[in-house]
Amino acid sequence: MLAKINQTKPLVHCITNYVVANFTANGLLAIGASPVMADEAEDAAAMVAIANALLLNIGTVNARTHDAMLVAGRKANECEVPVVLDPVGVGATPYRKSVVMQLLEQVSIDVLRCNEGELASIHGVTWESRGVDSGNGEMDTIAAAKEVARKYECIVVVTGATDIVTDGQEIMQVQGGNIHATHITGTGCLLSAICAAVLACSEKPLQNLASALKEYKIASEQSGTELGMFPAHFINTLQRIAEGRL
Ligand SMILES: Nc1ncnc2c1ncn2[C@@H]1O[C@H](COP(=O)(O)OP(=O)(O)O)[C@@H](O)[C@H]1O
Ligand SMILES: Cc1ncsc1CCOP(=O)(O)O
Repeated sequence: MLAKINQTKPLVHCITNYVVANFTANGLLAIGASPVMADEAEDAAAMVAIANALLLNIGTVNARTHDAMLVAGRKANECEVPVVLDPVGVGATPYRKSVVMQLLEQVSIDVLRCNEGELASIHGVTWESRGVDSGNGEMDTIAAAKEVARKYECIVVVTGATDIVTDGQEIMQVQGGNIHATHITGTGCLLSAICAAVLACSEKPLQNLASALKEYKIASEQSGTELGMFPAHFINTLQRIAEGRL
């Protein structure tokens, strides 16, 4: 799937957090997509109209970017541009929860990409939240992902040791990966941006999302164990996969 993105070169408009903006742009470039970050409401509405996909990531959301996300999300729906929502740390604070619920209610989301803790919060399950990390709790993750997918009429992608993709009916699971991917910041956020690129290039998103998740896990397996070098190796490996050299 990354090779398809490399051929198609979609323009991916990201309204994302300031922790991962640079890593996300470099990761998208490595697979041949064109990233553009624009988070002033007026600018975002015009940008999304010429984009092939939109990413809404609430990692460092504030009142101004929340407004931009609503404006850009509605415009994307009007222009039939696919939308991915990454509800970073939604279970950590009431503010994040209210932002995410508003986005889910006012914007038609194509893919919700989250970790298990974020899914638990959206599904209303009690969970020990740890900031932007997944945290701990008890939940039937597959059943919860399916229910959330049906409720919001979207595809739900839940990442972890095993990734899950579901449209509420069909379910796909992706194994593998490297725990070190969870020890540097931004791998989940970049994955959400790549999901947006997948949507821009696919007629069968469920299967293609699963393929991209598998390639992402393979990239992490081939990127070593030294945390300082991991982001550089990871970007190189994504590029090699997208260019058919791995
Ligand atoms: N325990 C794990 N072992 C191996 N890979 C993992 C594990 N947890 C998450 N991943 C992988 O790390 C990448 C980022 O996912 P994740 O850490 O769940 O996102 P987030 O940063 O949103 O919490 C994904 O490719 C996912 O499959
Ligand atoms: C640390 C942090 N704080 C707010 S957003 C963010 C980045 C989270 O990125 P990821 O969940 O992809 O590791």
